[in-house]
Amino acid sequence: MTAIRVGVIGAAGRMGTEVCRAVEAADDLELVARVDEGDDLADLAKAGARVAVDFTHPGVVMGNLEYCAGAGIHSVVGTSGFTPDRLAQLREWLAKSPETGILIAPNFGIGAVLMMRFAAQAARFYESVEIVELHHPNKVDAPSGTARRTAELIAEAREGAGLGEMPDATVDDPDGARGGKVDGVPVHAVRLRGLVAHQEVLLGDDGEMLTIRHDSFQRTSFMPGVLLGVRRVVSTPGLTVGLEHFLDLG
Ligand SMILES: NC(=O)C1=CN([C@@H]2O[C@H](COP(=O)(O)OP(=O)(O)OC[C@H]3O[C@@H](n4cnc5c(N)ncnc54)[C@H](OP(=O)(O)O)[C@@H]3O)[C@@H](O)[C@H]2O)C=CC1
Ligand SMILES: O=C(O)C1=N[C@H](C(=O)O)C[C@H](O)C1
Repeated sequence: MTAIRVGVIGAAGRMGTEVCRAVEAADDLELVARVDEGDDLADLAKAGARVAVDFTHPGVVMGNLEYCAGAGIHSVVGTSGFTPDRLAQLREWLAKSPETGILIAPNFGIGAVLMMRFAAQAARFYESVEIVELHHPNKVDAPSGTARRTAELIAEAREGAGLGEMPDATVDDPDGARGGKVDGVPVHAVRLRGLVAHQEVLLGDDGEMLTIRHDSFQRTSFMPGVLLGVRRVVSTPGLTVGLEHFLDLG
């Protein structure tokens, strides 16, 4: 068996450090490059990387992916900040490199993927739904990519079920206490020392509430998903959005 040669972009970061450790511990993978800010992306090709794993920053990830797609290096991406326009741009780059694959995963935690799936399943049965995402205080963006994706899925499910706007009699909210709205779904972002990555989806209707909650207490929780992505992206050309496409969820 030939090991898959992997380069990590953002290797010195919180996630990058953990990914390097996980790749080094896997018998079927070989860590061949660590790329950090100021390094040359061409180091990836020089090292013969077949897959690049990106955990950097929304402001730099597109440049990294343009390079990788152009060099025929598959990418596994955890970095947040992917809008529909950005996804369209990736499809354009991949059209010129049709054998290359990119996986964009808003969350690599298997439990988080299930939480999103369960929230979408439940959404059509409830009049009201709100998302509370809770993260460490060094997180650069809000709301989280996971919360955005969850809100999108919930909005799709509500539309499919013919549900309209949620009831909310608030007319006076000068401090934004009702949170932000993503696709019509209220999202509340908490940043707190001691937290890693957590999310609750609250679904309410007459006389009842369903709470769906996921907690990543350690970044190791993302590693099985990242390694699965690396193993699968090499045989999945084109753009894949969401780790669920590489999981058999039944
Ligand atoms: N999908 C998922 O499951 C998860 C996604 N994330 C996402 O991953 C991203 C990174 O998170 P996290 O690891 O906590 O952040 P960190 O800030 O700890 O890590 C980012 C790293 O990228 C480096 N970096 C910045 N610019 C470049 C560049 N141009 N080339 C190479 N490296 C660069 C930073 O260096 P420097 O500090 O010197 O700027 C830093 O070391 C975020 O978008 C976060 O939301 C996080 C956890 C799970
Ligand atoms: O920055 C983080 O930490 C995380 N970012 C991702 C997101 O924005 O959803 C995934 C997870 O929540 C951890």
